[in-house]
Amino acid sequence: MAVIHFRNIIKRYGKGAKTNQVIHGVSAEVKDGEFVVIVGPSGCGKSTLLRMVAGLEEISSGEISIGDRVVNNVEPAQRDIAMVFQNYALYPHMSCFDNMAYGLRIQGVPKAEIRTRVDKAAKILELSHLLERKPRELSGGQRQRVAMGRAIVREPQVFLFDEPLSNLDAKLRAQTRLEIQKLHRELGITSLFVTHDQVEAMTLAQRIMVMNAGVMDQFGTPEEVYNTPATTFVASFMGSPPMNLLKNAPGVRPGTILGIRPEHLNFSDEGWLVKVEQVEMLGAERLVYARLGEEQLVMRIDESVPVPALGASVRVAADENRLHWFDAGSGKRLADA
Ligand SMILES: Nc1ncnc2c1ncn2[C@@H]1O[C@H](COP(=O)(O)OP(=O)(O)OP(=O)(O)O)[C@@H](O)[C@H]1O
Repeated sequence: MAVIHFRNIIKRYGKGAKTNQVIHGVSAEVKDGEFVVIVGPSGCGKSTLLRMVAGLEEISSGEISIGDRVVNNVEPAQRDIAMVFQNYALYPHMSCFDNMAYGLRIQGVPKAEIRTRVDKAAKILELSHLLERKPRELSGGQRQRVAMGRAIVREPQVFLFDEPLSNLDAKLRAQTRLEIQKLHRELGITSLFVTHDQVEAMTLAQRIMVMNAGVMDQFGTPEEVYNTPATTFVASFMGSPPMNLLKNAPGVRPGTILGIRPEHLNFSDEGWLVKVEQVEMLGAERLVYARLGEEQLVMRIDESVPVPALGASVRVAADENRLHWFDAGSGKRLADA
């Protein structure tokens, strides 16, 4: 296990006039044994950040350390990390056992110890009955578990996960998410997990690093990121449907943006007069889309609350304790009153 330290990390791709800076000075400390999810939209630099920890990408400036060792110039194989990829990267002609054992054989680990370590990992991942099968004889979820098994047997200081669930269907994704959580509880190995899926980030992370165009907008617990987003970007990226961000609503001063989560708006005798434009059924709740002048509001309404007819004019009010204020220019959160 180990602390991972990012010190003012900058990454540029290309040379001379074609230089493209994609990471703009990220500093953060991942605690020993912590599970951190790096999240953000496509192209924000999250894989680049992970690949720099792995040693698969050079660091243009700044320092990354794992434990008490700066690893900028350490070969990937010497970094004591194990990485799990989106596409599993299993050897098709080898059994699951051999896939998991391969790295240990190369390291010259004695045969009996390989057996013990693979059996232990297979037990944790519920793969014991599948060890003699080839990858093609397994489901996607099972293949991903073998890929995780291969990482576990190496007993690394750090696990790196690069979108490992994105090839799985929704049900398997949810199940594998639970397995990864269990794995982390049992092994307690410092983990960095990259995803573009905010639900995955919220459910898996002890802390979430939200990346926005190469900048770390926020690094906090799921509760902090959801309840006190540091920027309008975090506010709209985390949560589905996203937070309402209003510039042109009564009570919003010029130069500021008012953020309200859909679940913090309710029908009320007082409040803004809006026109109901659309209603979406989600089972236990409904999403109501309503027009407020130039703005559209989305509300998340419990199924027990009667929903007005389409086109109806109704009044809605926000929970006053759950308002978020941002600077319209920088997008940054204004000090909470
Ligand atoms: N080898 C490369 N050469 C040049 N530019 C690159 C290279 N790899 C990535 N980039 C650029 O760096 C930026 C960040 O890419 P990165 O893959 O880290 O993003 P990401 O957030 O992981 O996105 P995705 O979810 O799509 O993988 C992108 O603009 C990308 O085009």
